[in-house]
Amino acid sequence: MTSPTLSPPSLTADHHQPPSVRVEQLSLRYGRKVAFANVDAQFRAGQITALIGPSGCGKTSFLSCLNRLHELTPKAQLFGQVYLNDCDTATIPLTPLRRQVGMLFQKPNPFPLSIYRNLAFPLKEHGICDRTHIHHIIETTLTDVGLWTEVKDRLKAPALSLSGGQQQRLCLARALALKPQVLLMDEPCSALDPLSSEVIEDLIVRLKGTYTILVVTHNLGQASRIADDVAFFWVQHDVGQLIEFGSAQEIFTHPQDPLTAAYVSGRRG
Ligand SMILES: Nc1ncnc2c1ncn2[C@@H]1O[C@H](COP(=O)(O)OP(=O)(O)OP(=O)(O)O)[C@@H](O)[C@H]1O
Repeated sequence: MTSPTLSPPSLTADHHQPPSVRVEQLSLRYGRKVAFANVDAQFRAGQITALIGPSGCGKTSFLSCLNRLHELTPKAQLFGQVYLNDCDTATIPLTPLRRQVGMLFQKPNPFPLSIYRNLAFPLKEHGICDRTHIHHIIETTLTDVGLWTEVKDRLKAPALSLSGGQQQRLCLARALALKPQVLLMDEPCSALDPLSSEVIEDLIVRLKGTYTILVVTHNLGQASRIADDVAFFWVQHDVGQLIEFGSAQEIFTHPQDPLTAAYVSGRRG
């Protein structure tokens, strides 16, 4: 019996236990604009947390603070602390931090290079230069995202010649190749057709346990299908706020805050 394309054999990283992610009194401003303020939360190790809420409530900005991607925006100012387990991320040099905390964006963003070099390039940047080792990682991660059989005969083809869904799986493989412990995903399915979206969603669920995953999604159905925990953001007085945090079960069936109840029932937002 042949194994289905979407039964990846490993999806394992070289670490035993991914860290929890904790933020304390976290706020971000862009000049005078406060994107979100005073967020306290703990994202459980190895679990999937969905970040939900209406447009502009600070979800993407929040995600960007966790691997200090916000530092690429010159006027962004961060207040408060982010911890991986008990390690303050402000004390971790950027290169190892970004290696430890990988990111997948809304729109697939492969480099304008071959499929092979999309994975080989970041590995070399992070000091992995042995060709056999690189090839092994590439084959393993492409297998893990169900792409190896589709591309193994065209590894030198441009990554941009792949379909949108394949490009997103390549980007996920690129993130996994660096053996992160935390994965941040910003609406990873929203630019994809329903079938490709289902493939990515399925992969996210398979990554659970091995990685601590935070995923921004506007798709409440998706959040309820894949998330263990849910963080609900809302804009109050023009500032993003974390209104409620709880298990997906609690948030979708017994939300405590009337705003959460209105949002998850589709009455607001
Ligand atoms: N570089 C920036 N400079 C100034 N303001 C910004 C910048 N990036 C985001 N903002 C503002 O910060 C607030 C939060 O934006 P953010 O993109 O984080 O929200 P979001 O919840 O992810 O929205 P969406 O769901 O539409 O992606 C918004 O008011 C936005 O206009």
